[in-house]
Amino acid sequence: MADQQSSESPVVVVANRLPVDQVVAADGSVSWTRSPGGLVTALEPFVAGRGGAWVGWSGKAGDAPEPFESGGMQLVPVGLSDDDVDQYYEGFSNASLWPLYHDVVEKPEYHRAWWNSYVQVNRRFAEKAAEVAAEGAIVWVHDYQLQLVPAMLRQLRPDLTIGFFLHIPFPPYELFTQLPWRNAIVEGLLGADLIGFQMPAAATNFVQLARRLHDLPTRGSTITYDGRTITAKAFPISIDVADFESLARRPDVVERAAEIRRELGDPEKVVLGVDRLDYTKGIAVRLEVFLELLEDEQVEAPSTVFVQVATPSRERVEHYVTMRETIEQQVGHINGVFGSVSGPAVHYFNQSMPREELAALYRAADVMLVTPYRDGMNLVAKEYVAARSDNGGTLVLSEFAGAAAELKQAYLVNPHDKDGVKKQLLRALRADPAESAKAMKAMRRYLAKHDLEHWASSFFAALQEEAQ
Ligand SMILES: O=P(O)(O)OC[C@H]1O[C@H](O[C@H]2O[C@H](CO)[C@@H](O)[C@H](O)[C@H]2O)[C@H](O)[C@@H](O)[C@@H]1O
Ligand SMILES: O=c1ccn([C@@H]2O[C@H](COP(=O)(O)OP(=O)(O)O)[C@@H](O)[C@H]2O)c(=O)[nH]1
Repeated sequence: MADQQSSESPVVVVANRLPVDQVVAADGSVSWTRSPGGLVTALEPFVAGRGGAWVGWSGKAGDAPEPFESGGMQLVPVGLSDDDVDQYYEGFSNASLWPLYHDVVEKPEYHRAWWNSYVQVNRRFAEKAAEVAAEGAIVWVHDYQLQLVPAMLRQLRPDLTIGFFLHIPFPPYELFTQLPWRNAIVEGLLGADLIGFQMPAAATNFVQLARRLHDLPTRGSTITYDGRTITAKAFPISIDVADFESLARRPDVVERAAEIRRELGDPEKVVLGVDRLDYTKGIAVRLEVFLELLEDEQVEAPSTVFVQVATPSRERVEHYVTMRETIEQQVGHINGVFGSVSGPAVHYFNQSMPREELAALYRAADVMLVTPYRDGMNLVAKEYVAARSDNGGTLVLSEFAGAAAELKQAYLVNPHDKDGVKKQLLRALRADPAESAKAMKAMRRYLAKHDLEHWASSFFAALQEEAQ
């Protein structure tokens, strides 16, 4: 990764995180590793190769390192102090907005100091973006951490075309209006020319909010504000389907999938979950359901095993700490009762896995369990489908994940209804292979046409239209 002076970029992505994380070794040397999470997976191919810049945080508290070049992109770090990490990232972004926007699955906390930090940090991001954007550039701002950036950036650089995409759900009026700073957030977003959401219902929620809260004129998906017309529309995000499929077809990955099954003790059925360790993902529900099925003797261990990858995430936020304890207790209990010397019933990994290993796990799994209470999209569900070029495997998917609107042949579940999840999991485990191959084929056909390129280019085309 070569150091590079900031230069003016025609396309600028602004996101909380850079596509790489800074790692500082004991001897003080600095290196960078690819960040986990759906946003990075989704955007990196879009910016690379277009002479684009990516403004974001390095993932470590401290001063911002100098901009540098990596993978065809100019990476422009924004520094966050320990206090910023505490108040802007862990506080307002992940303990106020995250639970509020995810159906208040956990109770959001509202603190004025967190809000003040959110405003300051958003301003810092807006200033950095204003510095690196070329005259008339397109700037694409991402996600709930940066909702004030569009208006701040417009004030600094009225020549820019500004798009905003929200990767998480957008709540209805009745929930959103809890937020003490609701007006400022709406005004921040209205600085954009185009506001993208994962689902049409989220776009509708936003348009209604602009009308009811701010008394703005709206028509269909457009809002008139400050002499401009702003469009709010759905652009469901996807993955690089061809790339993920070819990874999962690689002989070493296919061999690794077979090896995983051997290492699991050659079970008849492998059930898999892959998530950030987040309370929105419904990991505890899966474990409860699996336990009940073992207790009812409807499944047996170790002929059926459950593998759960739970990647560490936001580890200092209180709700995440307590949730991890609960889940680890559940795993311990299930394995204590139903494990044997030949192996546990639940294989639990609190670690981040490389893409190759995930692809092999997807190919090794008979049933993929994706049960969030609420999720913007859920790229894991799409990766599972992309990985199954053998048309094998079945997908159990929460109806509250954005992906459910697209992967219609999945076994859809309401994660609040444990009996319903049990029933669907059993159906998936006992599915007729010809029927599940038919469902998998249909989902794969859909996904082939609705990939990452489709998402990025349709957002980009709509944004360019706004610019004219
Ligand atoms: O950056 P972190 O705090 O470690 O969190 C990781 C990312 O999580 C969220 O992902 C969302 O975006 C995905 C892609 O659009 C979507 O599939 C998923 O449903 C969302 O939850 C978050 O929105 C990102 O900003 C974080 O970087
Ligand atoms: O150990 C892990 C777990 C997950 N992921 C990736 O993280 C992304 C998770 O995206 P998703 O939309 O499912 O959820 P998010 O974490 O963004 O809420 C997917 O691309 C996964 O392949 C990963 O690289 N390693």
